[in-house]
Amino acid sequence: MQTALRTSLPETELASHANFAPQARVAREERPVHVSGLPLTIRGLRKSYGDNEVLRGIDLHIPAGQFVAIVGKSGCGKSTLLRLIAGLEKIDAGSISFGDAAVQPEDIRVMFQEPRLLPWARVLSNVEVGLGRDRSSGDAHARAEKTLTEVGLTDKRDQWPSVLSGGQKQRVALARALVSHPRVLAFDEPLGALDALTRISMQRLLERVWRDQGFTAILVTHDVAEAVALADRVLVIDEGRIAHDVMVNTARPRERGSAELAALEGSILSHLLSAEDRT
Ligand SMILES: Nc1ncnc2c1ncn2[C@@H]1O[C@H](COP(=O)(O)OP(=O)(O)OP(=O)(O)O)[C@@H](O)[C@H]1O
Repeated sequence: MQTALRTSLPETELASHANFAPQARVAREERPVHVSGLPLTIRGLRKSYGDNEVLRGIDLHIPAGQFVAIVGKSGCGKSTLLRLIAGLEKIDAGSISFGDAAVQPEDIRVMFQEPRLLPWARVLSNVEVGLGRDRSSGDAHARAEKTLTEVGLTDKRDQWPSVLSGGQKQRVALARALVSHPRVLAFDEPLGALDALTRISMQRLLERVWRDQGFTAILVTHDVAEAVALADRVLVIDEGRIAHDVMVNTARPRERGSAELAALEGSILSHLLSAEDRT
């Protein structure tokens, strides 16, 4: 008997990706119950810096609420792609669209490797910064406090950033990104500077908030094990294009280090190494 799919993803969204085969439907039980994310469609995207042609024609559709990881060798253009999606840089050619919705600045948020907290503002105020235009609204404090609770940092609300650990600073940065309830959350190697244990605990937190809030998640990472542990789908960028588009159909919660994930990780790593060998 097939297990019912616990998701509000429209059937058309599910069907629009060839890899959403029946076994993928079973595997996606732990997906967000309420999908708030925006779909993302990229066509013919190109970006150069001077003579350096970084992105040479990216074509991609990400259904609403999907968790996508982007991997590739250093300098292949992962962060560039993320910055273009987030509207932080101008595209040279092609298009990026988010379905039919009129996108507001608060709908798309980015979390970086460095927490980028304001040192002169206490933790709660740092989270409120993420509210953007709504920062002066009457419920700003309450929203920031609720988000701090979601990331497990309620007791740090009145602290200065300087007294927090690296992992706690990243939790504040995550709360700042989440507080406006973004519909697309882009992560640029957010856990890269953390020790192994903190990293695993942050990975679990990222997966939980994604499942609870249902945003579309785009994670740039160097860590292929992290990519297959968290994502529904892993994209490998090489020579300015998407060279591989791999679905991770393993059920959630995922058992890190399982034979299934290790095999997938090995196959993605071999793609990356063959790209490295060509340089
Ligand atoms: N603002 C910029 N001006 C000039 N060149 C840039 C700029 N931003 C990125 N580049 C170049 O574009 C290429 C892609 O950079 P990008 O940071 O996107 O790569 P990446 O895949 O994220 O790398 P890494 O994994 O090392 O972080 C690199 O050659 C980089 O030097």
